[in-house]
Parts: sequence; C-alpha cells; structure tokens
Amino acid sequence: MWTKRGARKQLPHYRGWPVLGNLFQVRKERPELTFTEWAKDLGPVFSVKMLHQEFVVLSSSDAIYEALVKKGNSFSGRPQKNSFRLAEMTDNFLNIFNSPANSTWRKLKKVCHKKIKMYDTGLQRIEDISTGMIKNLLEVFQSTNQKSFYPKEVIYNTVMNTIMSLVLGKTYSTEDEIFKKLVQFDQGMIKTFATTGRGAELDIFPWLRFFRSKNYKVIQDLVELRNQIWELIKEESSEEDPLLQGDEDVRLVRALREALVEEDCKLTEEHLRAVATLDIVFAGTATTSHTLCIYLNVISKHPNVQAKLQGEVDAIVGSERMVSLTDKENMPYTQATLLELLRYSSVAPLGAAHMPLEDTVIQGRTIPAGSSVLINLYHLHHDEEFWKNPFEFEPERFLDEDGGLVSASHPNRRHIMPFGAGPRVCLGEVLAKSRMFLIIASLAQKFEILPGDISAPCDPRLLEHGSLLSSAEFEIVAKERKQIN
Ligand code: HEM
Repeated sequence: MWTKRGARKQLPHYRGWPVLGNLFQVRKERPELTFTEWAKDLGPVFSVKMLHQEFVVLSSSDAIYEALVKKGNSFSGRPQKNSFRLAEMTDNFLNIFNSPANSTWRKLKKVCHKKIKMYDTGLQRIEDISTGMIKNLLEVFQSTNQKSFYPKEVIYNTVMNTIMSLVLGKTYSTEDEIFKKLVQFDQGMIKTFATTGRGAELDIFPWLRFFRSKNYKVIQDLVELRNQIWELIKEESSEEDPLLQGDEDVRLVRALREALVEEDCKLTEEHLRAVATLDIVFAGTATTSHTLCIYLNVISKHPNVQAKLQGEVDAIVGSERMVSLTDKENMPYTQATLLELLRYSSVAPLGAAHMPLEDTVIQGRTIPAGSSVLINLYHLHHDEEFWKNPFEFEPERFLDEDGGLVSASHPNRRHIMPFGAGPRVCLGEVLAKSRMFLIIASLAQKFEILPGDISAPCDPRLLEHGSLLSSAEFEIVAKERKQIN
C-alpha cells in the first residue's frame, strides 16, 4: 500500500496509512536517510505525512538554494504549529532560532552578530577567547599519557567555556554551579527536543499536561533550570567585564541588556533569557562539540590526512608558537579538512524547519504558505549523483591541482551548506568555523591521534545522529609528537 503515489497538495509523496500517514515508513532515528532514498524516486521536492503533521522535504542543491537564497525572504518563517514543547521552552518563540521573521528577530540577530563578530576586531576576539581554552585542551590531552581515553567531556568543556567567555567574559570549572547546570540543561534539551524525544506526544495532544503527564513535568523542570541559569548569568554580568577593552564591555549579555533599554526596542527580559540560554549557550555548544567529537573519531582512522595536516602546520606555524587565525589563509589543507568534516558529519542533517510566508514555487512545484519545510542537508552533502565517494573522508575534494583551496564558487563548495544559507543562516557560523580551525590545527601541531580501546563507526550512514546531537562512545589515544625545531 505504501508505495503508491498520489497528488496530495500536488507534491509527490508515498501514500501512507490512514491517520498514521508515513510514520512507520520513516527511520525514526535517521529520517534524513529515508528521505534521501525517497528523493531518488520522488524528486527534489516531495511531501511526507506523519500523524497529523505534513512536511515538505527539499533535497537537491538547486531546490535548497532556490528556497533559502533566491526566495529566502519568502522562506524565512519558522513553523510553530504542533510545537507545544518548544512554545513552553521559548516562552512562545521569543528566541532567534524559533522566532517568526519579524523586526524583533532581526534586532536580536543583529545585536548578537555584532558582538560575535565584533566586525572590525572580530577574529582577534575569537582567537583571544579560544587560545586559553585550547591550551587547556592540549594539557588535558597531554595528561592522558598516551593511554586510551574518552574525549567527549574535554571537548564539550572547551566548547562550552568558549561560549561562556563570549557571554560573560569568564570561563568556569566543571565544579562551578553554573557549569553543572549548563551541562544538565544541554543534556536535557538534547533528549527532550529531538522530534521523537521525550514528550513528543505533548506536541500532538497538548491537553495531556492536565493529566500530570510525567513528560510534561520533565519539560517544566527544564524550563525551571533555564530560568536558574539566566539568574546566574545576570548575577555574574553585574560584575565588571574581566576582558574590558578600553571602555567597551565586550560581553554578549551586556550588549543584549543595552538593547533592552533602547527606545521602541520591543524587547523584554524574556527575549534575552531565551536568546542567551537557547540561541547562544545551547545552539553554540551542542553542534560544535558534536562535530569535533566526530572529527576525533574520523581522524584517528585517517593517518594519511593527519600526516598532511601535520606537514602543513609544521611548515606554516612550526612548534614554537600557537596557531593563529591569520595562519588560515596559508593553510589550505586544514581549511579543506574542516569543509570536509562539515560535509561528512552533517550534524544538523535536516537543518532547521522553514515556513514559506506565501505560496512559493520551488523547482516548478508550489509549496503552500504555512507549510513545514525540511531541508535535507545530509542528502545535499552525500548525494551519490554529485559526490565521488561521498562516504569517504577526502579533504582533497576541496583542493585544486596546485593544492590551493577551491574558490567559493566551485561546484563542490556550492554543494555544502552546513550552516544553512540566506536570511536564516546560522548565527554562529564564523565563530564555529574559527574555533574548529584553531582546534584542528592545534591538535595536529602537538599530537598524533590514534584509535583507542573502544571503537565506534565513523561512516556517515552509521553515525549516531538521530537525537540531534548524541555522539557515539569511542576512545582515542593522543600520542605526543616529537617537537620539530
Ligand atoms: C558546527 C557548528 C554549527 C552548525 C553545523 C550549525 C548549523 C546550523 C543550521 C543548519 C542552522 C539552520 C539554518 C536555517 O534555518 O536554514 C542554524 C541556525 C542557527 N544557529 Fe547554528 N550551527 C552551528 C553553530 C552555532 C553556534 C556556535 C551558534 C551560536 C553561537 C549557533 C546559533 C544558531 C542560531 C541562533 C540559529 C538560528 C538563526 C535564525 O533562525 O535566524 N549555531 N545553525
């Protein structure tokens, strides 16, 4: 029954079961894999029904580019139907990620963007923040004395502390109250907000909350934790900025508070709370630390890539000083490795759902206003019709014959959009790419990464995505490199 095709809203689809729709035909933990298979038959724009929710899935680079960039303004909405859990967590979509495309969203994105990039001195600031954290990361790797270890915690702590430096100008130890709460919040969010996560039934039947649903209590506890974290952030921000630059307080939380008192700003404290905890702390930590964990797993199994990275870092940076972002332009192999990592890992496989604000034609098919549109970035990044060996880790695909990085207009570069594109592009793209460049190059400078005692698959088809950002358990060995002179 399920292979028949019909004309639901004129978009190709597989017919599903009454009421359930395609629910049991889609792989629960890896829906992007099912959608990638289906696109071969249904084409680049098709629809899927799961229970009472209908989604449109975009797959090809042309369809995705047309929606996110060419018709980006029409596509800049976020669906809010059937999102009871999110509405609770975001105080009705006050954060950037889930906000409708309105003037408040624009204002908040601009304030945060300005602080993250700090336009003229941005990269220097990111580097200042990251360097201390990276030194600490290298020390932890060194302290393992070449014994097999599980790297997830130290990676997470490094990434989280970079974010805390940005927000509060300070870093924290794992024993600090705020740090413990942040970890608890992140873990709760990951488990609870996956499509099929805890409490998904509340999105379908919100009235269950009146029946003392256990999962409703879990969500309420997370909301309470979010509030406690915000109170701690406010308390910490009342002290003087430890990174004061001249007269300028460079902390993100300060910039948000200043925006609050601007005339006609239409912002409330609830906006700031949602942005700081969800858009910066949660969105900024989970994606980056997950990508870096995948990197360590992959690189431990690719000694040839490591040798090339080491050769480049030795030639450009040497062993005496730390890697700087100004080295980036002279390190094409490291940049290509980062691009390949973002393609290969695709940690946001279905991007974030978009909603067209008006009926919009994509690749000749009309997507009705108000639809929930999923962007299959995983397919874009692993399309066997486009990529040669898409399941192999090969940084060379981003290099030209002379070993230089291919230009941004090269087809391979246009076929990767790990941060989305257009008006809803990721707020943290520059920060994430800069931090990852520094970490990848610094590790190559000091260590050879080898597989540890506990192994995990690193083929993108087998990686454990599903619950958005869970990462498989695996160990590595960090063997110190002999220092060159
Ligand atoms: C490897 C790291 C990261 C990846 C792969 C990633 C990926 C993405 C993707 C695919 C989107 C959806 C774009 C769309 O709607 O089409 C997004 C949005 C967003 N990301 Fe990231 N992200 C990363 C790091 C970060 C960091 C470090 C931050 C914050 C400091 C951040 C904050 C956000 C926010 C606030 C949005 C919503 C933007 C909007 O709706 O206007 N992300 N990200």
